[in-house]
Amino acid sequence: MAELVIVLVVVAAAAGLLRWRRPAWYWVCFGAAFASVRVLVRYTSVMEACGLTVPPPRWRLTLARMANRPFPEARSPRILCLRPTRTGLVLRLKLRPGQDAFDFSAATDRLRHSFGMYAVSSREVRSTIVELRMTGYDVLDRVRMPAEASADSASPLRIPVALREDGAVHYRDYRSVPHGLTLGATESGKSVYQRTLVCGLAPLDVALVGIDCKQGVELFPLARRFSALADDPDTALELLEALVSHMEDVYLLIRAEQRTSVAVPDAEIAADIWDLPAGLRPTPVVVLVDEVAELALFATKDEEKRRDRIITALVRLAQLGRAAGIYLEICGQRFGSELGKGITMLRAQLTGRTAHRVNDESSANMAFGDIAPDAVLAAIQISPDTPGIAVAGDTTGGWARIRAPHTSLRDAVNLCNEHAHRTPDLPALAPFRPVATVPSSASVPLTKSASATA
Ligand SMILES: Nc1ncnc2c1ncn2[C@@H]1O[C@H](COP(=O)(O)OP(=O)(O)OP(=O)(O)O)[C@@H](O)[C@H]1O
Repeated sequence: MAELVIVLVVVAAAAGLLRWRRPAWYWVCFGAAFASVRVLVRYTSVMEACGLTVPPPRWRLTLARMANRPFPEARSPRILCLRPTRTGLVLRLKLRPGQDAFDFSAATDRLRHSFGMYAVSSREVRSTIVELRMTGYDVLDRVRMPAEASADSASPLRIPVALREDGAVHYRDYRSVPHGLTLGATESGKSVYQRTLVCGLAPLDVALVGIDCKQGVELFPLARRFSALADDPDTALELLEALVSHMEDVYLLIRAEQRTSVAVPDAEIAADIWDLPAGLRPTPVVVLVDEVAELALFATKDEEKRRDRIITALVRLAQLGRAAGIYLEICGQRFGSELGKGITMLRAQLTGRTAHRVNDESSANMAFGDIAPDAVLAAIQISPDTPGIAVAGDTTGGWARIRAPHTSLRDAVNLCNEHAHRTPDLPALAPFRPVATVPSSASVPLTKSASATA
């Protein structure tokens, strides 16, 4: 009854307000307020219906029996906070004795139907506290990143790259997860994801290095923001070896600045580039590799030697690069042992895993088989009609469905051009710095020329 009254009041207010033109944010607030009231009104009955209540304590039952009063009702978890968000609500609950976080993750589907929300997900914040994130609509249908999602100064290499299905922003944080692997079949959205990453990195003080074996079609248009680019395996090998020697120079610098002495407090001993004074700190480098399998395939003996040197350089960068501020972002369709020796060793170093739609279970296993087996199923269930949807694993072994905003190549080119002045000059990589030239026309005619008599 109370719910009906509230609904009538809210609808009447909305009907009155409809006559005035209100900005979009007003209707977002209005929707969130409406959803909050609905959740609060239904809360106790939903918790009871979903089996998320606990019986009252014995002492209350005894008191009721002694006072000959009705027995107290089962108790729901206590609401600690209810926060409306742009996409729905966040409800923080304190568990009652005897409850655990799994009860809530198992009941998310029942909660979603009972509260009339599009999706509900749960996570344990800390012991006894569970957070339910509810979204009112399919946030991955048309991704719009919240305006406040931007790289923050406290964590300079943490960039917002996609939206999670619970409405939260998915960040790529190079300092906590230095190296990442992105897999996906053709047309699954890998390039758009990588482009979004470049757009997030472009305004930061970071050097971008690209290896794009698709003859440079993905990364060369963004060349003005790149400090080094390679578009074939031969150049890629030289570039990777130059990066390895740059890494060794950075280690020498860190070593020279360590000032290890018993008199120096621990905090002043530098162990990586972030411990160095800002004036001395080398620019961090993010290395983006598109279609990594192209670097690992070979047909002749010479190509095999080149392949081994490339994989060795990548493994060295993955093993030692973090402290020298070198981060790898590797993209491909498959990345398993069939690509030859060294690949699984390299994959083990790539902590951040993202899988777009894959064609078979073994491809999904390459991303998640060794860290989150249930994410494998989620990755193979992605529909071909929704390019860009991906499953992202996190450091805790958990995973989430995400989708990057649809960044067009034009938008990415404009953003890279706007931030071209930030492109650092790395002397070790100078020979690979792209020069802006107008490409000569392709030697193979791409269209059949019309005959003179046509
Ligand atoms: N996040 C997204 N939102 C909406 N559409 C997307 C998204 N990501 C990709 N797409 C669409 O899917 C199509 C394929 O995307 P993309 O080129 O990134 O795939 P890919 O995996 O790199 O394919 P390939 O390996 O063949 O290059 C694009 O035309 C794009 O319009």
